[in-house]
Amino acid sequence: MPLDKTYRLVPGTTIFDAEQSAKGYHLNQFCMSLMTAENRASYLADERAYLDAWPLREEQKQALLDRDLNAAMREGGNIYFLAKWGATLGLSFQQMAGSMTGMTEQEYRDMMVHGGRSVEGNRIDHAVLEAAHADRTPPAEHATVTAAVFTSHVPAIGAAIDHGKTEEPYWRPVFEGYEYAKQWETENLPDVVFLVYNDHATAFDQSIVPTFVLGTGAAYPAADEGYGPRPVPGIDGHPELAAHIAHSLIRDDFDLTLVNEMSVDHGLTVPLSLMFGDVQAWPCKVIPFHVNVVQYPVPSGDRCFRLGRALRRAIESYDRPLKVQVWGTGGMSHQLQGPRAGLINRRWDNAFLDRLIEDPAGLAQVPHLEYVEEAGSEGIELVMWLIARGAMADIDGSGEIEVKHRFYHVPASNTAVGHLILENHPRAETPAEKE
Ligand SMILES: O=C(O)c1ccc(O)c(O)c1
Repeated sequence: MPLDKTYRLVPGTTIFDAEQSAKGYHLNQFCMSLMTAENRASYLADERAYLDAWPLREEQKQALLDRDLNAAMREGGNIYFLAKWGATLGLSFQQMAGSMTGMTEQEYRDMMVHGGRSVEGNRIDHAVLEAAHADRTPPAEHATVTAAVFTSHVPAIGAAIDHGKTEEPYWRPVFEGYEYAKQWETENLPDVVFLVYNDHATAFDQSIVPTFVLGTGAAYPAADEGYGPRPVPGIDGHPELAAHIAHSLIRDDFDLTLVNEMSVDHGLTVPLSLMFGDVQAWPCKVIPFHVNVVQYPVPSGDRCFRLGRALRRAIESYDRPLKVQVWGTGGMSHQLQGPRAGLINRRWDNAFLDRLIEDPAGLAQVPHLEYVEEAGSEGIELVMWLIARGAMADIDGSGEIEVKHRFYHVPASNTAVGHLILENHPRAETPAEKE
């Protein structure tokens, strides 16, 4: 058992973590469907038929048909979701909780009236806990961060690809800057890309404004941003690695929003097209990571940089030999609004690239105001590049980086295009250490 999941040793208790959540996703979503009177009526009219319309495992369906909440919890159900199902059957929380204890309803009620279950005799077996603490052997194999890729994600670039304009004089110099990248990717194909981007009022509108969103789902369709969805392949996620990263980052005090279902906009699909070209299927899995840079306050460069460091530890503690690239996208200088629209600052952008390579910790101290003043209101997207940079081996001293490619061009639509590939060359085969 991983040391940081010792909560599994608490007897008679199922902790609902990202792993359980993935296991019980459809079961819990089925429960949510019972929040309308109409659906409750059709469930009660024919439970089996209603359950069969959901992509549930047979064990999950049987648990509900047997009214066996312990089995439903083992199958990934969570009590607050299952309570919607219980309410549909007319059960109270007390009846539901009692049904899991092996007691009759009356016995359970009497126990509660007499002060509830005692913690005595219901604690962790401390010999087992100590054995878990003593066993600190690092995993025999682990995932590695092989490289960081940085690129703008201008939607007009996607439109130029989709409408066959890449050879036009306006676009040719932009796409030439990515020829190296496509070749490099064929030679250095990762298993997973952890893709840092910002959603542009697509999956997240003003009803919810999360700062950091980690995609823990299995698949993400390309969004319709008003011009129809881009004709690109669907994106496959990596739920297991994403769940591990969620666990590690939240334990490192980065409060993430976990999203299992969302569409992804140009912020994510344009970098994929630039790096992999016009393909029938993306050649690897993608874990989307959205950063709010639309509504202030947005996270600081320093917070992003520290998140990148924590991300590296998270990836390198995953016990499968996966090659993972971390991509930072958005930028470079651009302003899409107001009388200052069209602002481009070549000097500042190139100094940003220099410092990103040579002095990322110093660059992380640059305040928001400087991004907005020097790189335009949408230039703030560049804070996201610091997440990818923070995940590199030179930051924690475990290795070195190599600049494989650097490119800068003005303009693509309203934007300065920047692109950088940094390879990771760790010194040892051991995972990145916890600080
Ligand atoms: O330059 C542009 O047209 C443009 C539009 C939308 C974006 O999100 C962006 O980064 C650039």
